[in-house]
Amino acid sequence: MRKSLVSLAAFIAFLAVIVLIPLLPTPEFWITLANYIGLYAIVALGLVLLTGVGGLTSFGQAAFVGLGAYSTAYLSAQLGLSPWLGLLTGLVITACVALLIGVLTMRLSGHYLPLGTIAWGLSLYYLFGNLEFLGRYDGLTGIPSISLFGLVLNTGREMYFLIWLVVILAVVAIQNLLNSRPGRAIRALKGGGVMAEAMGVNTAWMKVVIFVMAALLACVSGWLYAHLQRTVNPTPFGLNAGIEYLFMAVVGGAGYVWGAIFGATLVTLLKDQLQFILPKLLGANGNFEIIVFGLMLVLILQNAREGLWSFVRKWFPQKPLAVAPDTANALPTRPKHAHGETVLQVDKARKQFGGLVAVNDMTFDVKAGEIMGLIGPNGAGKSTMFNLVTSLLPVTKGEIRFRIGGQLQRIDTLSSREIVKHGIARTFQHVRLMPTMSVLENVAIGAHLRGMHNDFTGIATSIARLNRAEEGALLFEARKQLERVGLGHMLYEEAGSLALGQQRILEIARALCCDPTLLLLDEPAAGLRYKEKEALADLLRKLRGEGMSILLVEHDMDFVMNLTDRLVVMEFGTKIAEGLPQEVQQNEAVLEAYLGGVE
Ligand SMILES: Nc1ncnc2c1ncn2[C@@H]1O[C@H](COP(=O)(O)OP(=O)(O)OP(=O)(O)O)[C@@H](O)[C@H]1O
Repeated sequence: MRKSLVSLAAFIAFLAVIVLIPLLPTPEFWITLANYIGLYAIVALGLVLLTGVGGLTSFGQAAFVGLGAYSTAYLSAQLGLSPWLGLLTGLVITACVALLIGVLTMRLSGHYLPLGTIAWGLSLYYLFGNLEFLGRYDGLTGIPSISLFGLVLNTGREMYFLIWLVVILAVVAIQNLLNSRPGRAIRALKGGGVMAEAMGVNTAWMKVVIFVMAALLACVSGWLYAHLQRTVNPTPFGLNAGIEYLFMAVVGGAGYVWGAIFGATLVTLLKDQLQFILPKLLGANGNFEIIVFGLMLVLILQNAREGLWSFVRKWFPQKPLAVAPDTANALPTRPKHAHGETVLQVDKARKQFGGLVAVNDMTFDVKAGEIMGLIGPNGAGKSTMFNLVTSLLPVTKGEIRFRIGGQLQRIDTLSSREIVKHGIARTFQHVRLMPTMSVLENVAIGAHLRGMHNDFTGIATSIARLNRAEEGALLFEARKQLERVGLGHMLYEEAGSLALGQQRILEIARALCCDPTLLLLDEPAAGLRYKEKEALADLLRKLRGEGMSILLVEHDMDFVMNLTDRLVVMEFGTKIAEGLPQEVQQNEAVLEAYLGGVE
């Protein structure tokens, strides 16, 4: 409670400063600086979402600022239409252009993506400068002021209120979004894409969504800029400006919403001072501040990769983003399969990596309500088999079927996102979780497909905070599953601070949040102490009792033999034995594989 009060007090103090600046007799020059800080902060906020949170680097945001500025400039100055119509048109044009560019470039990875953003940033810049009706490189002049509720925003001091209102609305919107079901999916994009897909997140779509949102914020900044300046030309929308926006976000702290405002403030004030001091100091005119900024960026990247806000935020108490309610409506669950019927059928599945046959025509099935063990020496192909069942890897040959709507249907043609929709959930051999997110939030990602809203309405309702019922139900479910696996006392710990064994258990809770009928567990007991293993075995027996089917890869033979109903044994990708645990234990091929033969 105290923590939230301190954060609230800090936010109110921030609002008070923002409101007081134009009301006090602040010099006009400072108002102008504050206006530019606000305009830059709006673009940098988009970059927090896109680059800091989503991990997608863009040098081309200035071009979207240009789209917003030119749309309204043309409509209001050339056609005499309302600036508000200019805003609407700018937003529609930007959304369409960003959607197109996003679909084309968001698939790029590594350094190809930043290169792609440079390419379209330059293209739009040259487009502004070459179109006759946009005034070529001279641009457009005579842009009218914005009228708001009959009030004409003629001066910088009047525009200040609108600019900073937009900044605050953008902060609230992004924070609301990040603390929601789609927000958790967005936060998983950077470094957790494979896991997010396996939990049902459409990562490609989420990337396009944050790209469009960042572009829309840039467009709004451009609209405000055009009506503040009353004239536009292509210069502020070029690559240099694109780099500067990214610089502000990185210096401030691209991972933090407040980092964008901090970065925009710091860079704008510093630039202003350096432009004044450096020419005097060096006795020559020139953009010397760029050299200082270059050095500053290198130092920050070396010493404070999280940006400077990461130091400031330590003064504020940290509270968990998502808090689970004590009670909420239970999420609907899917019916379990009838006991004993085949739920998974692996039919001559084969996986080749070049010349290596990692899975060699494997055939086996899993029945409803049984725990099936998949064992074998290191490198036998067990994890690869898991990856085939969950479509993390495509099969080279053969078929995999799952009971869907009462019928066994092929799933090897589906994506991992579609497979989890049908009720197959998994954990990973090498844990895949978001280390800086809380245990609760990590587990809530598992319930991604159980939200009330689709990917489109989910974003809108989250931004407007109309998702309270959905959030309550999802977080309550995550809490319930964490309590079920024995991690109920660690809801708000950072997932990365847990011991490895606990992280594996967290993954089980996350998989249970998917409401599966088949659970695939890859070495769940690794790293657990004896008592913890016993508790895990009890939990898995309980799940089996409830009708869950479980396929388990595990090296701990005591654990496997005491728990499983049947076993499949692999060696060099091939099935060498199948049967009851007692039978398999006596099987000569198995003893040979594990012990190199016994007397
Ligand atoms: N992506 C890949 N590319 C090339 N080879 C791979 C790939 N993934 C796995 N392999 C190879 O396939 C074989 C089977 O690996 P896999 O990880 O499935 O075995 P495993 O039975 O799970 O082993 P462990 O018990 O040690 O985890 C190994 O020889 C491994 O090196």
